[in-house]
Amino acid sequence: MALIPSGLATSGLARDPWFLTGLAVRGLLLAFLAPHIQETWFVPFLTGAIQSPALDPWSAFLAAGGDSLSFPYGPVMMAAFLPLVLAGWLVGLPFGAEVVLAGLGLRLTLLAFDAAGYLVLRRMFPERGALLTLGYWLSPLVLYITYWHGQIDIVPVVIMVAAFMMIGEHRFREAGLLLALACAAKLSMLLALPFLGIYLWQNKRLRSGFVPFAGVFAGILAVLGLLPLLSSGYRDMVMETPEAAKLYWLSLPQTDGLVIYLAPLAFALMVYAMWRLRRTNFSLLLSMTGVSFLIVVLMTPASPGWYLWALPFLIVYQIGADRVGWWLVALFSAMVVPLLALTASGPRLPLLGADLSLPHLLSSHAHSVWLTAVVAVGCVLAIRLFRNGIQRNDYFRLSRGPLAIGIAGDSGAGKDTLAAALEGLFGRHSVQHILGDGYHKWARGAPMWRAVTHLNPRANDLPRLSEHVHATLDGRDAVGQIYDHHTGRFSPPVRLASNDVLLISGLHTLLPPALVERLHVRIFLETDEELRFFWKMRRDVAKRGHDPAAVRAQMARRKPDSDAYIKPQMANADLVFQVAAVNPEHLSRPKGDPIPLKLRVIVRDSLYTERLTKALIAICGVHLDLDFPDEGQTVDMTIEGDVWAEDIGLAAANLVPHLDELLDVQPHWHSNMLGVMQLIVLMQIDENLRRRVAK
Ligand SMILES: Nc1ncnc2c1ncn2[C@@H]1O[C@H](COP(=O)(O)OP(=O)(O)OP(=O)(O)O)[C@@H](O)[C@H]1O
Ligand SMILES: O=C(CO)[C@H](O)[C@H](O)COP(=O)(O)O
Repeated sequence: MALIPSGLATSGLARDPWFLTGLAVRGLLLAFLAPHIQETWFVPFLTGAIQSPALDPWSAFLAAGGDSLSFPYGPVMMAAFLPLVLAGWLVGLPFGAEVVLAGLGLRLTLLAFDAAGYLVLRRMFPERGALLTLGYWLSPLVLYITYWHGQIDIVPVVIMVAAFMMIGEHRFREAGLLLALACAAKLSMLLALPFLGIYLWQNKRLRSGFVPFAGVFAGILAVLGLLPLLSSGYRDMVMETPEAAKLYWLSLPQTDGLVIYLAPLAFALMVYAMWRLRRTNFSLLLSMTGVSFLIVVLMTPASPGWYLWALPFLIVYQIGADRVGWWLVALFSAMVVPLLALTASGPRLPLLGADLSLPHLLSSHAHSVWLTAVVAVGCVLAIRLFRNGIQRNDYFRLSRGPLAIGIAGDSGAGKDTLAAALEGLFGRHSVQHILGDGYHKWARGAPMWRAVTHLNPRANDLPRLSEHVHATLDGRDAVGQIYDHHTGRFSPPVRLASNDVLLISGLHTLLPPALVERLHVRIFLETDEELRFFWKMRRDVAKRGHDPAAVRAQMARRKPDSDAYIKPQMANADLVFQVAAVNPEHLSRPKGDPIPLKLRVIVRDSLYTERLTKALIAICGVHLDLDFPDEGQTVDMTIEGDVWAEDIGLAAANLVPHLDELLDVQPHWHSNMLGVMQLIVLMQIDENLRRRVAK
């Protein structure tokens, strides 16, 4: 069926005993059990629609004396069930077994959606296939609700989960379509909408997906959700059901007969919490949606089907949780089944003519105690889900403030080139780049430049630079200025808005302690002097309009300050990059010819170098020399070779797969040494953030 995602590794399932067990149990249940609610409500409505086809099946059903409680679902639910119910009806007709086989068709549809749900989850978490088989495919709650009690909520729930999968795959239109279909199947799925909307809106890297998602969602729902409202039968059967009123069941009495509805209030607070988190990752989106569904279920006299709404999110938590988390979800499922089974209707066993509905064995007091225990475990789960989501999100410090990366080095060392390459990874929309040149104290030609060079810290307003970095890191805007290298003057004041990633590049970025201590990653470029001279000369003459002799003289004059103020910053760096020409003779090649580069990287006290070197050799095919100058504390690597941008992207996907939440939807990877530098900076970000969180 259409919902089953293509490209799934399903081949192993045919030999998986747990999967086959789950399938066999389902097969037996659906073949031999005929749940009461299906026989009393769903099958009569669907077969009625088959026998007397009408544009408005709800009104037609009521006019024919049907029970208004029969099918409180929208057109998508009908469309989902009709093909197999119709097939069963037609096959059974010659034998007088049309109603029985229509019921079987309904249950086969449930099986198809149930299996699709399992496959969707496997596609979302491919590395957790075995756990999903235990957590989802063998879940007593799924089996009880869908095949014993016979509720059909699995259909909208699976379509909704598929919408989440599409969001995770950045297929925003498809996500909008699926969520609209889920809502048109069962309106309660609308509860997921605010979380998906906020997630897309708050993440700048995904914001471009907001409009396609919302547009398709609104368009499809307008047609499928609003058109049926013209039918009075639909309004009676779907919109004004006693089910919907359950949302308002728990309330706080006020004066004059007014009440405060607690479940909607709690839900609204969850939406607000999601909004306040500023930036969320996919894992947190799933947690927050799951907690919200769970709250609604726990704060209402929920029908059995409602428990399915929260279940996929609980299972997602379960497969990633520790032992306690795993067993808590299992305990919750196991406790809910008897709670529901002792009150809700069950199935008939037509072969033996037996009714398997369980009698009300418990006194209402005992039942209430059991319900309280279920709510207690549910609350613990909601708290754990929330905490777990926040912690995973907080790993990147995404919700607390921007990620700050500082780059220092001499003029022409390649700071802005590296900053631009990093901006290409995170996406322009997520980056604020603060350039140190904007903090020179004087414009070109000012008399003070005869006394000091630009490399002297006193010639730069470093306290102001630090202040601006502090402000933007704390989420406040700053007002700075840009140094125009053509005119030698400063721009009018410009707003430096806080953003998800702050790149600070300049001659003195790693000098002021107040600035250095706020940086998450510190990089120093110690470009080979010959290459730096070559780069600077080429750029200053071609792009900045300087005279070659003046550039040469300026570099010679700055040398003492470079030694005194620039090079010492290396001591504050996590990473030192030293780029050089593979062959210095290439520097005298004709203009424009690419110059093969080699990269020396000095990394201090890092845990990732072994994984990095393996990936660089195996995936990128570089030549690599390693040295450990101080018994392992520092790693000194020299890397040479041609590297494709695609291979850098592949290596990053292997080495820091979870960092993709920090990167642009389509990050721009560079080839050769600039690409290798991008990769190493990402690994350093990963390591430094891990260590900060661990503290
Ligand atoms: N990794 C690299 N690969 C190829 N060319 C580079 C690289 N880094 C820098 N360059 C070249 O060197 C020139 C100077 O680099 P860039 O402007 O980034 O240096 P900078 O350190 O920001 O200099 P300044 O502080 O003077 O502004 C660039 O115009 C570019 O041509
Ligand atoms: O060194 C620099 C870059 O980091 C200075 O910004 C630059 O040299 C400014 O002076 P001028 O425009 O007169 O060359």
